[in-house]
Amino acid sequence: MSLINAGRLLEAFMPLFLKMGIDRIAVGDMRLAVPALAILGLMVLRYIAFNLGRRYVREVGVDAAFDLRQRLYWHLELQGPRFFSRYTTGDLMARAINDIMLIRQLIGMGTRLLFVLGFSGIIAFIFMFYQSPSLTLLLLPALPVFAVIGWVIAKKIFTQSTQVQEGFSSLSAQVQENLNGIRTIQTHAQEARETDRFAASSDHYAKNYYKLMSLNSGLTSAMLMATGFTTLIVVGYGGLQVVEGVITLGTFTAFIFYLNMMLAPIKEGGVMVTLFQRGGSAAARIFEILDHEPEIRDAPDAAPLDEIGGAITLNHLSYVHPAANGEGWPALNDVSLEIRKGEMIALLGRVGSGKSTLLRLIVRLLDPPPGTVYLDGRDIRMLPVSQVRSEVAMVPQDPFLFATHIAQNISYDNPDRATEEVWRAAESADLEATIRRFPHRLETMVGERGVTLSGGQKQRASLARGLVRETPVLLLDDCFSSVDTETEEFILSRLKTLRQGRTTLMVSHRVSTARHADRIIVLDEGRVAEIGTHHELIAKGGLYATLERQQGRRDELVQTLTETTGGEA
Ligand SMILES: Nc1ncnc2c1ncn2[C@@H]1O[C@H](COP(=O)(O)OP(=O)(O)OP(=O)(O)O)[C@@H](O)[C@H]1O
Repeated sequence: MSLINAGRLLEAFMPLFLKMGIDRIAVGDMRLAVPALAILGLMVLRYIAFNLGRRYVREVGVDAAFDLRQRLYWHLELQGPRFFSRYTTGDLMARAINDIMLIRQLIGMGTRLLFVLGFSGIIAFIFMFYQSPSLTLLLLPALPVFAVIGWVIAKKIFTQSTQVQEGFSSLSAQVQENLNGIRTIQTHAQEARETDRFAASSDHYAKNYYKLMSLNSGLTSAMLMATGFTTLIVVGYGGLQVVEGVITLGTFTAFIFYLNMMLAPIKEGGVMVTLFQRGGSAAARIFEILDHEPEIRDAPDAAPLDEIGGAITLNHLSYVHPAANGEGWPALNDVSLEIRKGEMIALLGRVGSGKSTLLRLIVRLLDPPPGTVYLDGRDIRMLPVSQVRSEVAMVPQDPFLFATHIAQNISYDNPDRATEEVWRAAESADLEATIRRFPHRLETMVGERGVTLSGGQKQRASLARGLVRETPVLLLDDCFSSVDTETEEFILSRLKTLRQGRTTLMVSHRVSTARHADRIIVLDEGRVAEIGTHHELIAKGGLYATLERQQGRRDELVQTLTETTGGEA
């Protein structure tokens, strides 16, 4: 910045030599080499100072945007369910890209314009006063007029900028949602309706943007008119002073030069105000996110355990999802359980009975109330979140794959893991034969969200990712729903051997899965309805026994249909 200001200072000396030249010409003195060379030298120096200074200021803008982007990204990584139920992915992407770009422009261009033009305005004012105090004082009444016009329009620009940026966010959210749901849109033949819906949002955005640009041009024109009017008065009065011999022609020329220099920041007012107001509203949108404290974080007195065995205790655990804002039914209601280290537990229950919620609370993807979830006798809220998540692996209900190799997807937590371990996990998830058929085996790319794999293959890759970690606690959330019962039997028998001595909780809807567990917990409307072994629960004749009968009849029906249709059912 100081280099650019130095350039402005050099520029301010030019009119002095211009004045010297003109005054000499006026009296027939043709010794013009000194002023001409001085002006040339000053121009060269000014050019060098400006270029170096501008490059530096741009670098500052780019560096600041980089830092901000990194901070924002890290902050997003730490957020929990309340945050993600409030902000859409499209909105967050718009803030991360568009708003940070506006802040970069504000720093790189806006501050340069403000400080540099402001500085040159002050310098010009001093030089003008030195040349002609009376002409300079003539300008003073005009300054409040500039300020009032600028202030009124700037406020409107701020409000309009916020609307434009919010419009961009909702456009981005719409695109993101539509691309994610493209198969649903196409299978329902809704392409035209979605395109119309997008056109309406896009049109709304374009109108808001147009209004912002109109305000910007309005401000620029108002400033140009006001500065033009000021110049007219000065030129009129100054010209009169030249005619009357109060000032020389050289002084008058130099004065006009300084006047232009002083009015430059005002003429650039439209650009500057727009840059500042857009950058300001972008900064407000970014800081709104940065001010959102991550809801799941380490307690100040959290301390890690030396080793995690895998015993889990739930003590009167009740939970209402944050998106429900404390209203509605609790997803879990007064659940108390003791799960011993090394046990294999099956969680069974109807749709929406709270099975996934329970698993997510144990891995702290949701925050349980204090004193309700214990790992090896320690309240998990008193353990560092990173320890809980690295010792408790969870395979979610919806498998998610990254757009990279199969191997990197399976060994996601540790890219340097030995290939044999990856193969072993793939084999346990019954994925080994499938991978061997792929052209590049473990190095096969799976596309965005694993689009090149079938539903069952994705589910098994996600299972292998959980198994490969060999954690003391493994949570499987309905991971066998897309695999046939034969494959499921194979995986479960491998799982039993693999998880010997380690705790495993698996959610399922199928009695055929649950019967493999040491104990079965049946949830009903967020409460524990039954606990016991397969035989105990069948003998009890409760909900589990009913489910077993229903599923048994369904399996028999499928079997009969398969036989009568020759396997085409
Ligand atoms: N993010 C959320 N915000 C608000 N409510 C939620 C959220 N996730 C789940 N719920 C509600 O909590 C209850 C329990 O849901 P949960 O996903 O734990 O059930 P589930 O037994 O795993 O069901 P499923 O067998 O269909 O997977 C349901 O009533 C559900 O609507």
